[in-house]
Amino acid sequence: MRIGFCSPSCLKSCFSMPQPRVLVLRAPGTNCDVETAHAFELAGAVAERVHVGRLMENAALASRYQILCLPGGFSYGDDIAAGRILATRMRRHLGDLMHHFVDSGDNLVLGICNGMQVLMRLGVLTSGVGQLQTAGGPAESADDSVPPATLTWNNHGRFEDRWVNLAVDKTPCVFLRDIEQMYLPMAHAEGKFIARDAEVLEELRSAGRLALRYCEPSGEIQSETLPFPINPNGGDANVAGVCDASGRVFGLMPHPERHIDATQHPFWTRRKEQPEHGEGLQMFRNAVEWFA
Ligand SMILES: NC(=O)CC[C@H](N)C(=O)O
Repeated sequence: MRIGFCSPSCLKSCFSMPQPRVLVLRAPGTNCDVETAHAFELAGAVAERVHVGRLMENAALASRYQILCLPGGFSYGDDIAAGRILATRMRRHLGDLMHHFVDSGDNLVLGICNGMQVLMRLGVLTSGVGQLQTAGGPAESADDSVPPATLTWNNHGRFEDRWVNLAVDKTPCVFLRDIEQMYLPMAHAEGKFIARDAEVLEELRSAGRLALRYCEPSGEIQSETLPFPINPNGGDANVAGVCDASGRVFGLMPHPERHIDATQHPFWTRRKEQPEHGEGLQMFRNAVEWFA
């Protein structure tokens, strides 16, 4: 527990709540692991940064943790496609680890930016959608070669790094409880969410799994794909974050760990009243409170 930077209310929550343990997974090219671990600690968790190589040597390490977090960065240099190599290594070598976090009824998984890209490539954010019901038989994938949804290059083909407005839909997502809107930084090149077809999009939407969406500063979302720069990448339905059916597994492209302190807000010196914390901190608190 890091108490050096805590406010009185934060200290109170640190001492009164059980402290979940967070595994912040590092890989070559990860660059947001320190800030992400700090955000979890500020929210009252115990966070440890663990290299993927250490887990491949000893996958049983996972049983020490209740939350898996894949932080942002450029894992394996974004080679082939962002998140592809880390996802492939995890699928090949860390099946039990994913089972421990995704399939247990209590544990949580959070993927931030590059972490969301990994979760999308693993298929855990779109699991259960895009299935065909065969007569009398089990559900089959409509087309195994095409995933239900993916993240691809921003419409303008460049890395985009700035702040965005986000609105929370009615959703089972544990991390977004009691949050309606957030103002967070984004920083990605491959963040455009596209669904395979309209049915997949509708299936995700009706289950509340398109949990976080780019919106206008007022919080409104007036069209299916808002124009640039409101929607920074041109993704379907303005999607910025997706959760699984249980709400315990969540991936988002913006960076909540970069707005945990009020002074990280770009206009903080011009505000009349300072909020106690940045708008991203509640996501980490919600994760800690899940275990209370
Ligand atoms: N901030 C990040 O995690 C970057 C994600 C990824 N490397 C991209 O550019 O799309």
